[in-house]
Amino acid sequence: MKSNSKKIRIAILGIGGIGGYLGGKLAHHYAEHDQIEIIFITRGAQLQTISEKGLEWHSNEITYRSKPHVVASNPREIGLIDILILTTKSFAAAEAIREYAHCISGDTTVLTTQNTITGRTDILPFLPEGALLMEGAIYISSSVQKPGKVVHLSGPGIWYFGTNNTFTPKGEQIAKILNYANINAQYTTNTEAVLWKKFLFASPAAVVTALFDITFAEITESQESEYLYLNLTDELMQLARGKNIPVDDQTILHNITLLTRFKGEAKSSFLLDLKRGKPTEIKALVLDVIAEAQKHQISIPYYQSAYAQLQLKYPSLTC
Ligand SMILES: NC(=O)C1=CN([C@@H]2O[C@H](COP(=O)(O)OP(=O)(O)OC[C@H]3O[C@@H](n4cnc5c(N)ncnc54)[C@H](OP(=O)(O)O)[C@@H]3O)[C@@H](O)[C@H]2O)C=CC1
Ligand SMILES: CC(C)(CO)C(=O)C(=O)O
Repeated sequence: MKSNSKKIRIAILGIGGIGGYLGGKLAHHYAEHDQIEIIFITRGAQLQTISEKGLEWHSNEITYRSKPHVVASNPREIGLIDILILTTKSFAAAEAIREYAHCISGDTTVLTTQNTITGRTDILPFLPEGALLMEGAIYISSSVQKPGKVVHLSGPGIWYFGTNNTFTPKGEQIAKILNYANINAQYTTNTEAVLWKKFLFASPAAVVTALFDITFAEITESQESEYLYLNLTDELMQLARGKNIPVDDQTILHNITLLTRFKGEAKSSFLLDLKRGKPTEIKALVLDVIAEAQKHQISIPYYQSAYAQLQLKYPSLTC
Protein backbone atom coordinates (compact mmCIF):
# COMPACT_ATOMS: atom_id res chain seq x y z
CA MET A 1 0.00 0.00 0.00
CA LYS A 2 2.20 2.85 -1.28
CA SER A 3 1.50 6.57 -0.96
CA ASN A 4 3.34 9.88 -0.71
CA SER A 5 4.45 9.03 2.86
CA LYS A 6 5.46 5.88 4.70
CA LYS A 7 2.30 5.87 6.78
CA ILE A 8 -0.81 4.03 5.75
CA ARG A 9 -3.30 6.81 5.15
CA ILE A 10 -6.92 5.78 5.76
CA ALA A 11 -9.67 8.25 4.89
CA ILE A 12 -13.35 7.98 5.68
CA LEU A 13 -15.36 9.91 3.12
CA GLY A 14 -18.66 11.06 4.67
CA ILE A 15 -18.83 11.24 8.46
CA GLY A 16 -22.50 10.29 8.84
CA GLY A 17 -24.01 7.33 10.71
CA ILE A 18 -21.69 4.73 9.20
CA GLY A 19 -18.66 6.92 8.53
CA GLY A 20 -18.88 8.20 12.12
CA TYR A 21 -19.16 4.67 13.53
CA LEU A 22 -16.20 3.29 11.57
CA GLY A 23 -14.14 6.49 11.55
CA GLY A 24 -14.70 7.05 15.27
CA LYS A 25 -13.32 3.60 16.07
CA LEU A 26 -10.34 3.99 13.74
CA ALA A 27 -9.43 7.45 15.03
CA HIS A 28 -9.78 6.32 18.65
CA HIS A 29 -7.66 3.20 18.27
CA TYR A 30 -4.98 4.67 16.00
CA ALA A 31 -4.72 8.04 17.78
CA GLU A 32 -1.14 7.42 18.94
CA HIS A 33 -0.07 5.12 16.09
CA ASP A 34 2.96 6.31 14.11
CA GLN A 35 2.31 4.13 11.03
CA ILE A 36 -1.37 4.76 10.47
CA GLU A 37 -3.02 8.10 9.83
CA ILE A 38 -6.79 8.55 10.01
CA ILE A 39 -8.44 11.24 7.92
CA PHE A 40 -12.08 12.33 8.15
CA ILE A 41 -13.42 13.85 4.94
CA THR A 42 -16.46 15.80 5.97
CA ARG A 43 -18.12 19.16 5.51
CA GLY A 44 -20.44 21.82 6.96
CA ALA A 45 -21.32 21.75 10.66
CA GLN A 46 -19.86 18.26 11.01
CA LEU A 47 -16.45 19.49 9.78
CA GLN A 48 -16.52 22.50 12.06
CA THR A 49 -17.58 20.63 15.21
CA ILE A 50 -15.19 17.70 14.74
CA SER A 51 -12.28 20.07 13.97
CA GLU A 52 -12.96 21.91 17.23
CA LYS A 53 -13.92 19.10 19.62
CA GLY A 54 -13.44 15.75 17.89
CA LEU A 55 -16.25 13.25 17.32
CA GLU A 56 -18.39 12.12 20.26
CA TRP A 57 -18.85 8.36 19.74
CA HIS A 58 -21.47 6.22 21.54
CA SER A 59 -22.21 2.50 21.47
CA ASN A 60 -23.98 0.64 24.29
CA GLU A 61 -22.26 1.75 27.50
CA ILE A 62 -19.11 2.91 25.72
CA THR A 63 -18.54 6.58 24.97
CA TYR A 64 -15.42 8.34 23.81
CA ARG A 65 -14.24 11.35 21.87
CA SER A 66 -12.27 10.56 18.74
CA LYS A 67 -9.77 12.95 17.23
CA PRO A 68 -8.60 11.97 13.75
CA HIS A 69 -5.18 13.11 12.55
CA VAL A 70 -6.79 15.17 9.78
CA VAL A 71 -10.33 16.55 9.39
CA ALA A 72 -10.86 18.30 6.07
CA SER A 73 -12.92 18.82 2.96
CA ASN A 74 -10.19 20.31 0.80
CA PRO A 75 -8.51 17.67 -1.41
CA ARG A 76 -5.18 19.55 -1.18
CA GLU A 77 -5.18 19.31 2.62
CA ILE A 78 -6.10 15.63 2.42
CA GLY A 79 -3.43 14.43 -0.02
CA LEU A 80 -3.06 10.91 -1.38
CA ILE A 81 -5.00 8.15 0.34
CA ASP A 82 -4.11 4.44 0.61
CA ILE A 83 -7.45 3.17 1.87
CA LEU A 84 -10.61 5.15 1.18
CA ILE A 85 -13.72 4.08 3.09
CA LEU A 86 -16.63 5.49 1.14
CA THR A 87 -19.56 6.07 3.48
CA THR A 88 -21.70 8.61 1.66
CA LYS A 89 -25.23 7.70 0.64
CA SER A 90 -25.37 5.74 -2.63
CA PHE A 91 -26.72 8.72 -4.58
CA ALA A 92 -23.73 10.86 -3.51
CA ALA A 93 -21.01 8.25 -4.04
CA ALA A 94 -19.95 8.91 -7.64
CA GLU A 95 -19.93 12.68 -7.13
CA ALA A 96 -17.85 12.32 -3.96
CA ILE A 97 -15.30 10.14 -5.76
CA ARG A 98 -15.06 12.78 -8.50
CA GLU A 99 -14.65 15.55 -5.91
CA TYR A 100 -11.69 13.77 -4.29
CA ALA A 101 -10.17 12.39 -7.51
CA HIS A 102 -6.81 14.05 -6.69
CA CYS A 103 -6.60 12.01 -3.47
CA ILE A 104 -7.12 8.68 -5.23
CA SER A 105 -4.33 6.96 -7.18
CA GLY A 106 -3.87 3.60 -8.87
CA ASP A 107 -2.60 2.32 -5.48
CA THR A 108 -5.73 3.31 -3.56
CA THR A 109 -8.15 0.69 -2.30
CA VAL A 110 -11.75 1.87 -2.00
CA LEU A 111 -14.08 0.10 0.46
CA THR A 112 -17.85 0.69 0.46
CA THR A 113 -20.87 0.22 2.75
CA GLN A 114 -23.81 1.26 0.55
CA ASN A 115 -26.98 -0.84 0.37
CA THR A 116 -27.02 -1.17 -3.38
CA ILE A 117 -26.86 -3.71 -6.16
CA THR A 118 -25.35 -1.23 -8.63
CA GLY A 119 -22.34 0.02 -6.63
CA ARG A 120 -19.74 -1.37 -8.99
CA THR A 121 -21.25 0.21 -12.10
CA ASP A 122 -21.88 3.48 -10.23
CA ILE A 123 -18.36 3.90 -8.83
CA LEU A 124 -15.82 1.99 -10.94
CA PRO A 125 -15.93 4.35 -13.96
CA PHE A 126 -14.70 7.20 -11.71
CA LEU A 127 -11.70 5.37 -10.24
CA PRO A 128 -8.22 5.66 -11.80
CA GLU A 129 -6.68 2.60 -13.44
CA GLY A 130 -5.20 0.25 -10.86
CA ALA A 131 -7.36 1.43 -7.96
CA LEU A 132 -9.04 -1.51 -6.28
CA LEU A 133 -12.74 -1.39 -5.43
CA MET A 134 -13.77 -3.62 -2.54
CA GLU A 135 -17.52 -3.41 -2.09
CA GLY A 136 -19.00 -4.12 1.30
CA ALA A 137 -22.13 -4.56 3.37
CA ILE A 138 -22.49 -3.62 7.04
CA TYR A 139 -25.13 -4.87 9.50
CA ILE A 140 -25.74 -2.02 11.91
CA SER A 141 -28.02 0.86 12.75
CA SER A 142 -26.04 4.00 13.45
CA SER A 143 -26.79 7.69 12.99
CA VAL A 144 -25.59 11.22 13.61
CA GLN A 145 -27.68 12.75 16.38
CA LYS A 146 -26.26 16.25 16.11
CA PRO A 147 -23.11 17.67 14.51
CA GLY A 148 -20.13 15.97 16.10
CA LYS A 149 -22.09 13.13 17.74
CA VAL A 150 -22.63 9.62 16.33
CA VAL A 151 -24.64 6.86 18.03
CA HIS A 152 -24.56 3.14 17.26
CA LEU A 153 -28.17 2.26 18.02
CA SER A 154 -28.23 -1.48 17.41
CA GLY A 155 -27.26 -4.30 15.08
CA PRO A 156 -24.18 -6.51 15.28
CA GLY A 157 -21.90 -4.17 13.32
CA ILE A 158 -20.42 -6.90 11.10
CA TRP A 159 -18.91 -5.52 7.90
CA TYR A 160 -18.22 -7.89 5.03
CA PHE A 161 -16.08 -6.38 2.28
CA GLY A 162 -13.88 -7.65 -0.48
CA THR A 163 -13.51 -8.89 -4.00
CA ASN A 164 -15.54 -11.16 -6.24
CA ASN A 165 -13.98 -14.48 -7.25
CA THR A 166 -10.39 -13.25 -6.85
CA PHE A 167 -8.17 -13.27 -3.78
CA THR A 168 -5.86 -10.41 -2.84
CA PRO A 169 -3.65 -10.34 0.27
CA LYS A 170 -4.55 -6.63 0.55
CA GLY A 171 -8.04 -7.72 1.63
CA GLU A 172 -6.67 -9.66 4.59
CA GLN A 173 -4.22 -6.89 5.50
CA ILE A 174 -7.02 -4.33 5.53
CA ALA A 175 -9.25 -6.63 7.61
CA LYS A 176 -6.44 -6.86 10.20
CA ILE A 177 -6.07 -3.07 10.37
CA LEU A 178 -9.83 -2.75 10.88
CA ASN A 179 -9.97 -5.61 13.42
CA TYR A 180 -7.21 -4.00 15.54
CA ALA A 181 -9.53 -1.01 15.82
CA ASN A 182 -12.28 -3.33 17.13
CA ILE A 183 -14.22 -3.20 13.86
CA ASN A 184 -15.82 -6.53 13.12
CA ALA A 185 -14.73 -6.58 9.46
CA GLN A 186 -14.39 -9.74 7.41
CA TYR A 187 -12.69 -10.01 4.05
CA THR A 188 -14.64 -12.06 1.51
CA THR A 189 -13.89 -13.17 -2.05
CA ASN A 190 -17.58 -13.53 -2.74
CA THR A 191 -18.94 -9.99 -2.67
CA GLU A 192 -21.72 -10.47 -5.19
CA ALA A 193 -23.49 -13.00 -2.97
CA VAL A 194 -22.66 -11.00 0.18
CA LEU A 195 -24.06 -7.75 -1.23
CA TRP A 196 -27.23 -9.46 -2.40
CA LYS A 197 -27.69 -11.18 0.95
CA LYS A 198 -27.54 -7.81 2.70
CA PHE A 199 -29.75 -6.18 0.08
CA LEU A 200 -32.34 -8.95 0.52
CA PHE A 201 -32.48 -7.86 4.16
CA ALA A 202 -32.14 -4.09 3.86
CA SER A 203 -34.35 -3.19 0.89
CA PRO A 204 -37.58 -4.85 2.17
CA ALA A 205 -36.81 -3.59 5.71
CA ALA A 206 -36.40 -0.02 4.45
CA VAL A 207 -39.66 -0.14 2.47
CA VAL A 208 -41.76 -1.70 5.25
CA THR A 209 -40.39 0.47 8.09
CA ALA A 210 -41.05 3.58 5.96
CA LEU A 211 -44.56 2.57 4.83
CA PHE A 212 -45.74 1.66 8.33
CA ASP A 213 -43.50 4.17 10.14
CA ILE A 214 -42.15 1.46 12.44
CA THR A 215 -38.88 0.13 13.85
CA PHE A 216 -37.16 -3.05 12.62
CA ALA A 217 -38.40 -4.93 15.67
CA GLU A 218 -42.01 -3.91 14.92
CA ILE A 219 -42.02 -5.42 11.41
CA THR A 220 -42.94 -8.85 12.77
CA GLU A 221 -45.39 -7.45 15.34
CA SER A 222 -48.24 -6.91 12.88
CA GLN A 223 -49.48 -9.39 10.28
CA GLU A 224 -49.79 -6.66 7.66
CA SER A 225 -46.19 -5.44 7.90
CA GLU A 226 -44.74 -8.94 8.21
CA TYR A 227 -46.76 -10.12 5.19
CA LEU A 228 -45.43 -7.26 3.05
CA TYR A 229 -41.86 -7.86 4.29
CA LEU A 230 -42.06 -11.54 3.33
CA ASN A 231 -43.54 -10.84 -0.10
CA LEU A 232 -40.98 -8.15 -0.94
CA THR A 233 -38.20 -10.52 0.10
CA ASP A 234 -39.71 -13.28 -2.00
CA GLU A 235 -39.81 -11.02 -5.08
CA LEU A 236 -36.19 -10.00 -4.54
CA MET A 237 -35.18 -13.65 -4.23
CA GLN A 238 -36.83 -14.32 -7.59
CA LEU A 239 -34.95 -11.40 -9.11
CA ALA A 240 -31.63 -12.60 -7.67
CA ARG A 241 -32.22 -16.09 -9.06
CA GLY A 242 -33.19 -14.56 -12.43
CA LYS A 243 -29.76 -12.91 -12.41
CA ASN A 244 -28.05 -16.19 -11.45
CA ILE A 245 -27.05 -14.87 -8.03
CA PRO A 246 -26.87 -17.76 -5.55
CA VAL A 247 -29.59 -17.31 -2.93
CA ASP A 248 -29.87 -19.37 0.21
CA ASP A 249 -33.31 -21.04 0.56
CA GLN A 250 -33.19 -20.08 4.25
CA THR A 251 -32.98 -16.35 3.44
CA ILE A 252 -36.46 -15.48 4.74
CA LEU A 253 -35.94 -17.37 7.98
CA HIS A 254 -32.48 -15.86 8.39
CA ASN A 255 -33.78 -12.31 7.77
CA ILE A 256 -36.66 -12.64 10.21
CA THR A 257 -34.18 -13.78 12.86
CA LEU A 258 -31.87 -10.91 11.98
CA LEU A 259 -34.69 -8.38 12.42
CA THR A 260 -34.81 -9.36 16.08
CA ARG A 261 -31.13 -8.38 16.44
CA PHE A 262 -32.06 -4.75 15.69
CA LYS A 263 -33.57 -4.03 19.07
CA GLY A 264 -35.36 -1.05 20.54
CA GLU A 265 -36.07 2.12 18.63
CA ALA A 266 -33.72 1.40 15.70
CA LYS A 267 -35.18 2.69 12.42
CA SER A 268 -33.92 2.18 8.88
CA SER A 269 -31.63 4.89 7.52
CA PHE A 270 -34.25 5.28 4.73
CA LEU A 271 -37.03 6.12 7.22
CA LEU A 272 -34.74 8.46 9.17
CA ASP A 273 -33.99 10.37 5.97
CA LEU A 274 -37.69 10.61 5.10
CA LYS A 275 -38.49 11.92 8.58
CA ARG A 276 -35.68 14.48 8.40
CA GLY A 277 -36.84 15.63 4.94
CA LYS A 278 -33.46 14.63 3.48
CA PRO A 279 -32.82 13.07 0.06
CA THR A 280 -33.35 9.31 0.26
CA GLU A 281 -31.90 6.16 -1.29
CA ILE A 282 -35.20 5.38 -3.06
CA LYS A 283 -33.30 4.76 -6.31
CA ALA A 284 -30.90 2.19 -4.84
CA LEU A 285 -33.48 0.52 -2.59
CA VAL A 286 -36.55 0.44 -4.86
CA LEU A 287 -36.18 1.96 -8.33
CA ASP A 288 -33.12 -0.13 -9.24
CA VAL A 289 -35.07 -3.24 -8.20
CA ILE A 290 -37.98 -2.27 -10.43
CA ALA A 291 -35.64 -1.54 -13.36
CA GLU A 292 -33.73 -4.83 -12.94
CA ALA A 293 -36.97 -6.80 -12.68
CA GLN A 294 -38.22 -5.23 -15.91
CA LYS A 295 -34.94 -6.12 -17.62
CA HIS A 296 -35.23 -9.74 -16.50
CA GLN A 297 -39.01 -9.89 -17.08
CA ILE A 298 -39.74 -10.78 -13.48
CA SER A 299 -43.06 -9.71 -12.04
CA ILE A 300 -42.76 -7.77 -8.75
CA PRO A 301 -46.26 -6.45 -7.92
CA TYR A 302 -45.49 -5.92 -4.21
CA TYR A 303 -42.53 -3.67 -5.01
CA GLN A 304 -44.56 -1.74 -7.63
CA SER A 305 -47.42 -1.20 -5.23
CA ALA A 306 -45.13 -0.36 -2.27
CA TYR A 307 -43.42 2.31 -4.41
CA ALA A 308 -46.79 3.86 -5.32
CA GLN A 309 -47.82 3.85 -1.64
CA LEU A 310 -44.50 5.40 -0.57
CA GLN A 311 -45.05 8.24 -3.04
CA LEU A 312 -48.53 8.86 -1.59
CA LYS A 313 -47.32 8.75 2.00
CA TYR A 314 -44.23 10.90 1.39
CA PRO A 315 -45.06 13.39 -1.42
CA SER A 316 -41.59 14.94 -1.09
CA LEU A 317 -39.85 11.59 -1.70
CA THR A 318 -36.67 12.32 -3.63
CA CYS A 319 -33.60 10.42 -4.75
N1 LIG B 1 -27.04 4.28 8.93
C1 LIG B 1 -27.09 2.98 8.99
O1 LIG B 1 -27.43 2.42 10.04
C2 LIG B 1 -26.73 2.14 7.80
C3 LIG B 1 -26.39 2.69 6.57
N2 LIG B 1 -25.95 1.89 5.54
C4 LIG B 1 -25.58 2.46 4.25
O2 LIG B 1 -24.37 3.20 4.40
C5 LIG B 1 -24.39 4.37 3.59
C6 LIG B 1 -24.18 5.58 4.50
O3 LIG B 1 -25.34 5.73 5.30
P1 LIG B 1 -25.43 6.76 6.52
O4 LIG B 1 -24.16 6.78 7.24
O5 LIG B 1 -26.67 6.46 7.24
O6 LIG B 1 -25.60 8.14 5.71
P2 LIG B 1 -25.52 9.61 6.31
O7 LIG B 1 -26.39 10.46 5.46
O8 LIG B 1 -25.71 9.60 7.78
O9 LIG B 1 -24.00 10.00 6.05
C7 LIG B 1 -23.48 10.26 4.79
C8 LIG B 1 -22.48 11.38 5.00
O10 LIG B 1 -21.76 11.58 3.78
C9 LIG B 1 -21.55 12.98 3.67
N3 LIG B 1 -21.18 13.32 2.31
C10 LIG B 1 -21.87 13.08 1.17
N4 LIG B 1 -21.18 13.55 0.11
C11 LIG B 1 -20.04 14.11 0.61
C12 LIG B 1 -18.95 14.78 0.00
N5 LIG B 1 -18.87 14.95 -1.31
N6 LIG B 1 -17.96 15.24 0.81
C13 LIG B 1 -18.03 15.08 2.15
N7 LIG B 1 -19.04 14.44 2.78
C14 LIG B 1 -20.03 13.98 2.00
C15 LIG B 1 -22.87 13.57 4.10
O11 LIG B 1 -22.73 14.92 4.37
P3 LIG B 1 -24.00 15.93 4.23
O12 LIG B 1 -24.91 15.57 5.37
O13 LIG B 1 -23.36 17.27 4.32
O14 LIG B 1 -24.63 15.63 2.90
C16 LIG B 1 -23.14 12.72 5.35
O15 LIG B 1 -22.48 13.25 6.48
C17 LIG B 1 -25.75 4.37 2.90
O16 LIG B 1 -25.63 3.89 1.60
C18 LIG B 1 -26.62 3.45 3.75
O17 LIG B 1 -27.60 2.77 3.01
C19 LIG B 1 -25.78 0.55 5.71
C20 LIG B 1 -26.09 -0.03 6.90
C21 LIG B 1 -26.66 0.69 8.00
C1 LIG C 1 -31.34 -2.41 7.58
C2 LIG C 1 -30.06 -1.83 8.06
C3 LIG C 1 -30.17 -1.16 9.42
C4 LIG C 1 -29.10 -2.99 8.22
O1 LIG C 1 -27.84 -2.67 8.52
C5 LIG C 1 -29.57 -0.85 7.06
O2 LIG C 1 -28.75 -1.19 6.27
C6 LIG C 1 -30.11 0.53 6.96
O3 LIG C 1 -30.95 0.98 7.73
O4 LIG C 1 -29.68 1.23 6.02
